[in-house]
Amino acid sequence: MRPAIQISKRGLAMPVTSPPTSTFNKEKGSDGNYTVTLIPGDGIGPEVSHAVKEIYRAANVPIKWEEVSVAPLIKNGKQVIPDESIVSIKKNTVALKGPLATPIGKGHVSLNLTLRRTFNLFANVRPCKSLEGYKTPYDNVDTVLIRENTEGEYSGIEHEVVDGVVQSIKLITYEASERVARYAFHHAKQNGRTRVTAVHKAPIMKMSDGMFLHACRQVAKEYPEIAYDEDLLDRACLRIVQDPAPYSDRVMVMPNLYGDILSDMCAGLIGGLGLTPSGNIGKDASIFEAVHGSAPDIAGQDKANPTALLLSSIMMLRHMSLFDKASQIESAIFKTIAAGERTGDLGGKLGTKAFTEKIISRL
Ligand SMILES: NC(=O)C1=CN([C@@H]2O[C@H](COP(=O)(O)OP(=O)(O)OC[C@H]3O[C@@H](n4cnc5c(N)ncnc54)[C@H](O)[C@@H]3O)[C@@H](O)[C@H]2O)C=CC1
Ligand SMILES: O=C(O)CCC(=O)C(=O)O
Repeated sequence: MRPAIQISKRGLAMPVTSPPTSTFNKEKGSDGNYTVTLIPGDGIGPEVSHAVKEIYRAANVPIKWEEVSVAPLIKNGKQVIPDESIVSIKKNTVALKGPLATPIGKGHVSLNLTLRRTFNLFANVRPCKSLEGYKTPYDNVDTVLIRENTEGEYSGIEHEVVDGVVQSIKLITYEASERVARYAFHHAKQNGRTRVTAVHKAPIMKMSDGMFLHACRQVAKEYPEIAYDEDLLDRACLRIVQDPAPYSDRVMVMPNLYGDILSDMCAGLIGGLGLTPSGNIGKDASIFEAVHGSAPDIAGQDKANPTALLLSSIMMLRHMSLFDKASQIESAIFKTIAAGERTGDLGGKLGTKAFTEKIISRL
């Protein structure tokens, strides 16, 4: 099928980028630990970050946390992230981040998006798998969603054309589309998934999503062993909630906003945002964070489920090749939940601290 639009010559002539794998090749420090940047974040962020620190201490994970804040500062009249945090992430190349709140309709720009753009974290990997021992109407969810993470609807280019008329630009480049598509195929291959599905709304957004699809189709030719297909975003939502099972063989790749929404929807199928992790992957740095936000409605009340940030940190441990520690902690979390020892979001009675203690007792 031909792309819905004519791709510019420059787009087609764009050189194929090298496989966009992010490598972690840091040495341990003289104390035997890796240094990892920790951004505790806002709202429930400090509570769930504390749970990770406690569990890591108990499991003797060889990580020393370098804790930094990304609260914005004014520099030359512009809001910027403090240099200290940028330097720390650049140096350590891995960070674990709690959620950062963004004011609605005014105030500072999203610091989450700023970090993703600053470090060119081009792929946001969001796995979502049913937990054994925690029953929901769906016990067969096993999706992996890869979201373009630097542009699209989240480019932050907005202006008022005339009074009462505003424009938000959905910026899609061939380069970023091709890069995330290649990462999706690479991820599928590495993780035994046999299909990549590009999720889009190209009948409507013919040029932007059309080019995204074109990039996916081009990259698909480099991976003949991986099947490739395409699905409309709305149809994909419908199919996943009707029967998520067919999605367990594949990776879904999509523009930024679609990935944001679809990953929350998938989280809902397995028990909510307290459970789903993510990794923001770049070439020179990667930042791991939960899919959820700062949950101001439960902040400071010992109600937050730390599982999502813990599972994000487990993605981080595997990224750092600390496989044994990853499996040890993951197994303790899953056993705790399966034993019915759960936080309130999963219908349990435990607070964040008591749940953390239960996990520690199973390490
Ligand atoms: N990556 C990030 O740092 C993200 C930040 N945000 C920001 O977070 C703030 C709050 O956003 P909301 O729309 O309220 O979304 P949210 O994800 O913070 O909360 C949505 C619902 O899920 C619940 N929830 C979330 N995480 C939970 C956990 N770990 N345990 C138990 N329940 C949990 C909350 O209590 C709330 O009812 C906003 O300022 C938003 O911009 C939102 C999404 C991602
Ligand atoms: O930056 C924010 O406040 C929200 C970001 C978000 O929902 C996400 O992209 O994960």
